[in-house]
Amino acid sequence: MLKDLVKSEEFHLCTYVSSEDGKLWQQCVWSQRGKECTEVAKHYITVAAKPEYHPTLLNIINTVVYYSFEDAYRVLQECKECIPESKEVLELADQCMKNSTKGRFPVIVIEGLDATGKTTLTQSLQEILRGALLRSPPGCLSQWRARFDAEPPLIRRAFYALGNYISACDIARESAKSPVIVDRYWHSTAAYAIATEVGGTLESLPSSHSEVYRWPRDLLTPDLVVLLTVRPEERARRLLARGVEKTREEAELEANNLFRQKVEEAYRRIQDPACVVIDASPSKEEVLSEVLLLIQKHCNL
Ligand SMILES: Nc1ncnc2c1ncn2[C@@H]1O[C@H](COP(=O)(O)OP(=O)(O)O)[C@@H](O)[C@H]1O
Ligand SMILES: Nc1ccn([C@H]2C[C@H](O)[C@@H](COP(=O)(O)OP(=O)(O)O)O2)c(=O)n1
Repeated sequence: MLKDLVKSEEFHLCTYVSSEDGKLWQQCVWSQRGKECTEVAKHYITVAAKPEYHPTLLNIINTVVYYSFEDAYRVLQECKECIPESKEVLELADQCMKNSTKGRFPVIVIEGLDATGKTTLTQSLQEILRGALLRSPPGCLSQWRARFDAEPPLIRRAFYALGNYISACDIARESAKSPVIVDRYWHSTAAYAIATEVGGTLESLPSSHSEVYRWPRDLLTPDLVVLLTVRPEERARRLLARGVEKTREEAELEANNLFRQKVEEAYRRIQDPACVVIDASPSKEEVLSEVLLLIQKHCNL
């Protein structure tokens, strides 16, 4: 490669000289043209303070985590030509009222990794509280989920973000009539997106107070978010007992314990509303009564 460079008519070369204490470096930029080599610039280089934001943060805000209806909507709008299904998702989004207002009944969101017991718990809660059971993404988007799952994160996550706004309309409507239980919502959308985007270990996650964990201002806020956590061995046992085909992401989650930890840690860091963490490893009955106590405490039920 160097040989090719030397053969080319003109190229630039940099040389570096360090100060005695190693804190300052002098960079000389040379230009070689034919046989002539001249110094064209001189710079001083020093160690800069650690940037306020980790570089990965710039790859998260509004590229995989969206903080407003408009931002997610715009992404799918730009995909209309190459992904025709976007039009149908946008039409559904158009029908939903923005800034849906919650009714007088409590809205309780249940979050957690796959096989932590969300389906089991949400069904029991629906029966006991005589509430409505909703999920995000809502059923009306199921037919396009696989299509968007195959797209790059920018598009895939915008689909899930819009799904939350569409669910929010149903939540608003139902919470005027009865308590509402929601299986996954914005915590899932943000936590999976952040954990996928951030490479490395748990330490690479944006710090706890980072703005990536903030709740979108225009999205209906639930009264209570419960995060179900299960010991890895118990979760593996449940997945196996269930015997269903694992999604690609779930297979990845199992293979990649670190990714699983990052998703869970991102869940815990999301604020306003933060989630209340429950150990869901005990029996179904024990988990249910613990969550019912929480609901009584937080939602005056
Ligand atoms: N508390 C529990 N103790 C033991 N097994 C459970 C418990 N909660 C759920 N399960 C079982 O674990 C499996 C996964 O539960 P499920 O509710 O489908 O989880 P998710 O909806 O989070 O994927 C199911 O077979 C379910 O019967
Ligand atoms: N509200 C939601 C729900 C799911 N997601 C994304 C996050 C993950 O990529 C997957 C997890 O979905 P998965 O199929 O494992 O979940 P269920 O078993 O359907 O509950 O979906 C989301 O971004 N927002």
